[in-house]
Amino acid sequence: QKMSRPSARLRVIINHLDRHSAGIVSFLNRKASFFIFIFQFGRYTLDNDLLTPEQRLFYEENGFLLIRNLVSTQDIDRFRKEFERICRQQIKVPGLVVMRDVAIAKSEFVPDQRAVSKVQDFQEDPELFRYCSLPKILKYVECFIGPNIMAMHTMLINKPPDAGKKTSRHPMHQDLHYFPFRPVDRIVCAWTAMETVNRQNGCLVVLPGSHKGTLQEHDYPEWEGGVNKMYHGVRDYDPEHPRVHLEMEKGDTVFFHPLLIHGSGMNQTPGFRKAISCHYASGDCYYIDVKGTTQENIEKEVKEIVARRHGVGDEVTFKDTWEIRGRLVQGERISM
Ligand SMILES: CCCC(=O)SCCNC(=O)CCNC(=O)[C@H](O)C(C)(C)COP(=O)(O)OP(=O)(O)OC[C@H]1O[C@@H](n2cnc3c(N)ncnc32)[C@H](O)[C@@H]1OP(=O)(O)O
Ligand SMILES: Nc1ncnc2c1ncn2[C@@H]1O[C@H](COP(=O)(O)OP(=O)(O)OP(=O)(O)O)[C@@H](O)[C@H]1O
Ligand SMILES: O=C(O)CCC(=O)C(=O)O
Ligand SMILES: [Fe+2]
Ligand SMILES: [Mg+2]
Repeated sequence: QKMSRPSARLRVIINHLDRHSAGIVSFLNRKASFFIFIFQFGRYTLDNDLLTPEQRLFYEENGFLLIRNLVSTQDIDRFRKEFERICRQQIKVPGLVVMRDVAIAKSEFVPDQRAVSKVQDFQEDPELFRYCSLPKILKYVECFIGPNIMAMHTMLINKPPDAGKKTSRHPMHQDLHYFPFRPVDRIVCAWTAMETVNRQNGCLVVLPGSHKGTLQEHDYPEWEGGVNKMYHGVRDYDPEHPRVHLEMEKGDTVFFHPLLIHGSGMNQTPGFRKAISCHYASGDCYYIDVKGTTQENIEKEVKEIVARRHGVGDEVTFKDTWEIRGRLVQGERISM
């Protein structure tokens, strides 16, 4: 996979040194040696004119970058209206997966309640899919994965008020677990808060720097109150690892690496906590066979759901499910 050559990287660093010497000096003074700095610069980010050296270094070191106030209130209000039309079944979107919280889906007492905890795969809804093509978002995405951009996975998450069993939590996980494509550093998620998200309503929680590790084994957490379908978690992550709660305001957007360990807490408020997200991959990524890897368990579950929903058998592969959903949003679709 193309990465900037050391000489090119060095040139950029020198340019940046000229332009931003104050910032560079301040973080050089902090701790990292200059050589470590040069070595790591450019593994997770690409040369670009948008990110400041500080922002690049932050992503390199932490595996995420939070950009405040990126998506406009007008856009978010439109996404919200479209989501409500979907909930009210005023429109039907081909391929859309509508998910209810397990506490509601499995309850005998409220069979009629249709509270939607998430819609997934909205690539055929032009209004929601506008999110994935917003130039403001793509400009940042390009810094991480380059100019050929595929929108691979789309979600609008409507974390419900917890029904009392803590099922509104999302266990700590790495998104790469779900993806049979590589290379890992040419995948990035954009996640935008559609309203204030904080610890009360279940903001994202991340383990900074965990993107430098490898893909961990994932499975269902052993939670008494139950766990949502496909919400696998990392089996044992270091409980001593620092955790950061990403409290965000409407329109704030976090970009994060697919190996970053993250999750979200219980929603202890009466409101539905909304966020919209898209996972992007470079158009020159390639598919892998997950047979014999830790991803075999999710492949099996995905194939079972596809089989039940579409009445097909083994002829539809894990790769097919991604190839069908992926949409080019910029540049060229080369090998995806
Ligand atoms: C980077 C990516 C990270 C991630 O994507 S993490 C999360 C991944 N999650 C997903 O992909 C969402 C998957 N969900 C779905 O596909 C659907 O919601 C799901 C679970 C198949 C249910 O959809 P439908 O078939 O339309 O629903 P249904 O009411 O007919 O129920 C069928 C059976 O499923 C059960 N169910 C529904 N929602 C559930 C939930 N949230 N958790 C656990 N089980 C659930 C439901 O009880 C029913 O089971 P049974 O057949 O009665 O035993
Ligand atoms: N079927 C549904 N499942 C899940 N959430 C839904 C559904 N229909 C609407 N919502 C969302 O649930 C929340 C409460 O719905 P309600 O109809 O009370 O909206 P509202 O009162 O107009 O909005 P707000 O709660 O922001 O004042 C809203 O955030 C709405 O987007
Ligand atoms: O919005 C959230 O709670 C996090 C969702 C998430 O990480 C995911 O679906 O992969
Ligand atoms: Fe995730
Ligand atoms: Mg209301």
